[in-house]
Amino acid sequence: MTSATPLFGRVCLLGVGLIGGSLAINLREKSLAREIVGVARRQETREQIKKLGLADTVTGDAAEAVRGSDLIIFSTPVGSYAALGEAISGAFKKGAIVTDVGSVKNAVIRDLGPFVPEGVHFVPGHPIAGTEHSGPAAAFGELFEDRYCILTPPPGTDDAAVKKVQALWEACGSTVQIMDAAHHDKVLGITSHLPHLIAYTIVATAQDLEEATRQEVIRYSASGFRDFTRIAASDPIMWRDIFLNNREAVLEILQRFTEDLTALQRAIRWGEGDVLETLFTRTREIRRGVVELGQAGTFDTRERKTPEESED
Ligand SMILES: NC(=O)c1ccc[n+]([C@@H]2O[C@H](COP(=O)([O-])OP(=O)(O)OC[C@H]3O[C@@H](n4cnc5c(N)ncnc54)[C@H](O)[C@@H]3O)[C@@H](O)[C@H]2O)c1
Ligand SMILES: O=C(O)C(=O)C[C@]1(C(=O)O)C=C[C@@H](O)C=C1
Repeated sequence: MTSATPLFGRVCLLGVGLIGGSLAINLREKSLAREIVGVARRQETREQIKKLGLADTVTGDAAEAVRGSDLIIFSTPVGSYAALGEAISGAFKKGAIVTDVGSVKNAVIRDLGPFVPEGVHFVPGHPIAGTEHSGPAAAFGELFEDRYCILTPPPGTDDAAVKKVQALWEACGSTVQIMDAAHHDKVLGITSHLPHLIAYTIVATAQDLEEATRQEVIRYSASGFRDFTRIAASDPIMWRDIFLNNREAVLEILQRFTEDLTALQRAIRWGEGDVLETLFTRTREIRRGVVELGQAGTFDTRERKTPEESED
């Protein structure tokens, strides 16, 4: 989308890593913002953001960046939202829109909602797109293309504000779905959070094996294990915060998963091949559904140069 009048005036990105940086590229390339101001705590990251051209100005002072901004996007790990929200609560411009990209939604509304004053619109969001890389150098413009983005506006949120945030994601190439925050957390608990927990566990279990075996695990890494290592390389702080902030949904789904795993264990022990075959046939259908929906494509991270990971 290119237009004479950008969708937003000044946009403030709190955190300019994989997601914030990829949004910045879209804001710039599609002329969606008049001005982009980025926030990072470390001088080294601020310089990197400037060098990559991800913002017009970069500062370490979040309140200063928020002052005068029309759209404020939280794109830091969700565990940092409450402290950041408190630090900027007095700086919002009347009529501004606050949104985010966090992977959990109930806790975001709980932590950030109290700091959003009357007359400022709060539209929480979550792009279902990502990679295992993090930091400004990991950002790329196509990240959100043909992906879903879920918005979870609390009841009573200004409709015009929701539509503006929706227009932003649509301009990035995403399909927007509006959903209740609790429902979002349950769905993502199974589709994203549990798979990450399983990947972290499998890779850690392999690492705990004897040194000689471990070398074999890495050397003969079959594609199944290799895919898990990619997921298990995801940012530790981001994922710590996701599990701590989607506790109930993750524990509930983990309980179900554990029961199902025990049933499979039993089928293997008692040689119940029909049980295994029936289950594997059913899951193959799920994969077909994902492919048909156009959601199977992963960015081939082997083709992408591993960016230098950085802290802010
Ligand atoms: N990585 C993914 O696959 C993915 C996908 C969808 C949503 N998300 C969500 O997006 C958010 C950002 O994830 P990301 O992958 O872009 O992470 P990232 O690590 O690439 O970027 C986050 C940036 O915020 C900085 N930061 C952390 N705390 C800060 C603070 N208090 N003040 C200022 N900056 C701070 C970090 O140093 C980093 O530069 C998270 O909430 C995550 O749950 C991630
Ligand atoms: O593709 C990946 O590497 C991801 O893990 C992306 C992924 C996911 O699909 O689980 C991770 C976290 C999000 O909040 C959204 C997307």
